[in-house]
Amino acid sequence: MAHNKPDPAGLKLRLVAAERLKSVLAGDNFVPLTAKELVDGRDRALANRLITTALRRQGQLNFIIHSLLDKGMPGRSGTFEAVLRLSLAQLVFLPDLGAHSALFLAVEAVKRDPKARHLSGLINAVLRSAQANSAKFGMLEDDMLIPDTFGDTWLEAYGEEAINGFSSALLAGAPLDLTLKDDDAELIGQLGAEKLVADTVRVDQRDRPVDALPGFAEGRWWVQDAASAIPARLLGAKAGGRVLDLCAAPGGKTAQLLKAGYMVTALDADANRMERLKENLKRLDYSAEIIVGDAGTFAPNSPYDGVLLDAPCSATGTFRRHPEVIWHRSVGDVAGRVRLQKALITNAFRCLDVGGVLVYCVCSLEPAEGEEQVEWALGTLPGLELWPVTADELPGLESAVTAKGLVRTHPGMKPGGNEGGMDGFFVARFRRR
Ligand SMILES: C[S@@+](CC[C@H](N)C(=O)[O-])C[C@H]1O[C@@H](n2cnc3c(N)ncnc32)[C@H](O)[C@@H]1O
Repeated sequence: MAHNKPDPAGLKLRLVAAERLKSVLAGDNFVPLTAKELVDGRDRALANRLITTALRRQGQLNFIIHSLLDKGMPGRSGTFEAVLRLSLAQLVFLPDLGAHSALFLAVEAVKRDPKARHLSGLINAVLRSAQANSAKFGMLEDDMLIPDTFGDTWLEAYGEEAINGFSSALLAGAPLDLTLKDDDAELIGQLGAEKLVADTVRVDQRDRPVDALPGFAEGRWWVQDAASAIPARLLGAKAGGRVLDLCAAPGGKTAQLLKAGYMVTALDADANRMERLKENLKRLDYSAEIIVGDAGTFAPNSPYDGVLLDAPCSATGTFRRHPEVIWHRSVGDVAGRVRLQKALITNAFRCLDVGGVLVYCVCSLEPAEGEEQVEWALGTLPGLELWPVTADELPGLESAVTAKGLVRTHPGMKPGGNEGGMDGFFVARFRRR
């Protein structure tokens, strides 16, 4: 029967949020809802808050769902699971939003989905039970936030204090970091930003679209996490030399290399991402040689003075912005990336001139993709030697430089003393003898 009553307030944003969360649970990357998907800015902010809370709290929500759904998650039930997770996130972890709307709108949302309609009684019962237990559920341990797949390796690699910082960073999410084309105090003021380290500034705004911020259209900065900006700064190749940026798209590091004055060849296998790189460089008024190709087989006519390899990886270091990665990735995924990285390091080395500099980096927290790759490369590629990074090269990030001269950042670290954290990154610098 068609119903002609207007939708209750707050329903539409929950329907849109449920569809987005459903796609992320099915394996997509989380991308915040935009104005195209939800025009009203307040609805959009609320929908994104519900989705990110459900994703960040996934470990605790898994436990809650397990304890409330005796028979497990019903199969083939449309948006049921997504609506349930969003509503539990609201009930237990966002008490300021009130419990009534969580219950009422969850039932309404499920009724609108032909595949989930028959479960409206179940969702009502489960959420009432969650409401009765919300104080208890609200006090679940934070160590549930990190899946076992990674928890043990990280504990061994970084220690307990750092891991506690990971949980806090996961819950807090990421501020917006920008790399400035020129140091301009007026622009920094207009952005409401603060200087963080080197040419990175931090803007503590999350809901305004990036392209609406001052200086975007004029190409005066690009978005780049403080950790992601480290590798290109360390290249130290011959001034004005030829540099190959392998796995370059969407071009954050390419832009840094161009800012530093190198002649850059940017290569990436993904043509669509390379279109984004081209748009980004155009906006910034930079130019580079652009190649769509495979970094594992690319053979240049003449070797380069510097190669930056930002290799594809598990991306576990980006969990503040992509909380889903730590739930999507398996140990097998990490092993697959490790194999690919070895092939790419080998070819990166082949593209390098004698005396040239190779910087290898990944946005991963897995030692297998970082520290262990260095051991492997030094033992496998004759003529490759480590060029250790020293703490004075990274003011404000000294604690990221290890005793061996490698760079390891993680989300519990405070760049320039800032509490907002940073992505997990690994960087190693080599030279070809
Ligand atoms: C971490 S992202 C690069 C980010 C980029 N360096 C930046 O700073 O904006 C990794 C990139 O590796 C690319 N990629 C994956 N496998 C590749 C391959 N075999 N050859 C070239 N690029 C590859 C992906 O398309 C992706 O753009």
